[in-house]
Amino acid sequence: MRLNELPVWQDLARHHAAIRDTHMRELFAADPVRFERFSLQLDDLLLDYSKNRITDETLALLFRLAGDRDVGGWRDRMFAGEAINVSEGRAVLHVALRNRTGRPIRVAGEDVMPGVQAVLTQMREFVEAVQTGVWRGFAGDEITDVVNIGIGGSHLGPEMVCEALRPYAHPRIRMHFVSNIDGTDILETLRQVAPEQVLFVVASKTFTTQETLTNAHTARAWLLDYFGDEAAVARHFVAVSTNAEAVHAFGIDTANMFAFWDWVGGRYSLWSSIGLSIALYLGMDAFEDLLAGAHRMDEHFRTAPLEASMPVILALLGVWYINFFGAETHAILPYDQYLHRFPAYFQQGDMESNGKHVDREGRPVDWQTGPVVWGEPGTNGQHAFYQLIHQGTRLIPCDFIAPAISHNPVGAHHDILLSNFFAQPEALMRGRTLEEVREELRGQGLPAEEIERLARHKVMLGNHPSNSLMLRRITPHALGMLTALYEHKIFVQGVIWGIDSFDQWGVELGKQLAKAILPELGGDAVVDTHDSSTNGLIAYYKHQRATPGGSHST
Ligand SMILES: O=P(O)(O)OC[C@H]1O[C@H](O)[C@H](O)[C@@H](O)[C@@H]1O
Repeated sequence: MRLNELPVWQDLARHHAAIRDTHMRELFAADPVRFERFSLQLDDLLLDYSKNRITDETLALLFRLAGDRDVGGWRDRMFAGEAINVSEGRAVLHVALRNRTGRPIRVAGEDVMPGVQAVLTQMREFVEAVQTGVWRGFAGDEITDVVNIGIGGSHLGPEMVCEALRPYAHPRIRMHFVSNIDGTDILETLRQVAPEQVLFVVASKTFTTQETLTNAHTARAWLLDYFGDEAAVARHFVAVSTNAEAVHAFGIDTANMFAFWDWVGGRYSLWSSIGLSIALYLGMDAFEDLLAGAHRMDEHFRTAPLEASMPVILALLGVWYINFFGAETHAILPYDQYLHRFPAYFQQGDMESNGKHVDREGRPVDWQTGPVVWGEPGTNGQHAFYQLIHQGTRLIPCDFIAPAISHNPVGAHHDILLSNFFAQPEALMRGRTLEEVREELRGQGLPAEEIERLARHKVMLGNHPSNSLMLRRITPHALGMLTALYEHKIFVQGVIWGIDSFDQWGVELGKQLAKAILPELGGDAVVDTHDSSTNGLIAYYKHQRATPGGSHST
């Protein structure tokens, strides 16, 4: 039966109509232990989901939905290495990369764990050689700068983790990321590094990605221009890929290649050798702690009943807002400067996974799928876009994330930060009634007509849902748990919606069209092979390019 034909779907729709107008203020007033009932702790990770527009009945229906969609079965099939990425016929096994138990995980009958372990050993040897200065550049210098050249999943994960765990960084190593095809990205980075001391990590699952290969070629030419000797490449370039042939063709010795496998999706690959940059920056022990944290969450997801499963609860709350309240977006708001790339990381993680318009069988879905994911660190966002969340016309579910202990305790900073982390969800939930506003303005001694003129602008309806996630501290282990939590949330939502969360065909058409356009950009011939808009834009480009000093006429 299709999702929206399920009786539980209809029951949820009826239940939504019944409680749509219930205010969370009332729910909190009626239940002094709402927090205890609607929060969950796993080791040091606390999830408070009590500030959601839910009752016991809501949760019971949502768990029934999860059961009817066979979330447990799909989860088990993922862990068992079945080809649940149906459109590509691939297993989905990022969980194997962080399987710290050594429990065999098989793909087509073959245990993948020995291969995973072998690459981890190869990574450790290399990372230790670089960090201790045994690995030297072509001129005999220690490596001081690592440049990760990769895009999408081969960029965002390593960057998010390196930024999040900067307090653990090796004192000698600086980390750089080059992703954009805009030449500015590579050139600005090359200006900051010395050829003798730089190590380029060319990270690409397919090793065919235009941006990455173009940036890598530019870096290679820059290095050769300096050393004038091809032999330098082997001391300054390593590759991370599933495609040994293409790595070889690029001119990188496959002895300097770190492998992974097609059952690792790009946006789930930071746990694989794509994490080499993470390990070079933070050390292999920290990288393995990160894996262990993710494994802790995997085990929770694999074994906890649905009703006590953090990823399942987050996923179902998302479904509740997206499919029944019509929420279009979801905000991720970390109250931690080091987590500043966490929203961008899960923008790819979520939107590339669940931005799908057909189900696994290729039939159009008649329900909304993945939300627009966005966010910035607090408190910056408070002074920028929170106004719309508080008083705009849209419902925007938010996840607030904060560590209890800062890596940089200085003065009152962390208490001030956390007072905001506590206050924003409270304000979103409570709001401020007309009567409360009037009273406040009366207290300020304003005249009656002034109070009436202002009061309605100051009313905040409240009833805006949020989750609060607290960690003790952002350690590699804790970050591993947190990241795996969101990954599994995305997985569960994909199962509920009946879509393939592990392909990304939607990115292909633009790539193909760019390939067709690139040769048309050579010379000054008029291009008329496209729609008038595309032709017009190309004409503008060619004209500007050909006009020294610019011109006002086209
Ligand atoms: O690692 P690569 O093969 O270079 O792929 C890099 C990225 O580009 C693709 O277009 C996909 O949209 C991403 O999922 C992928 O992570």
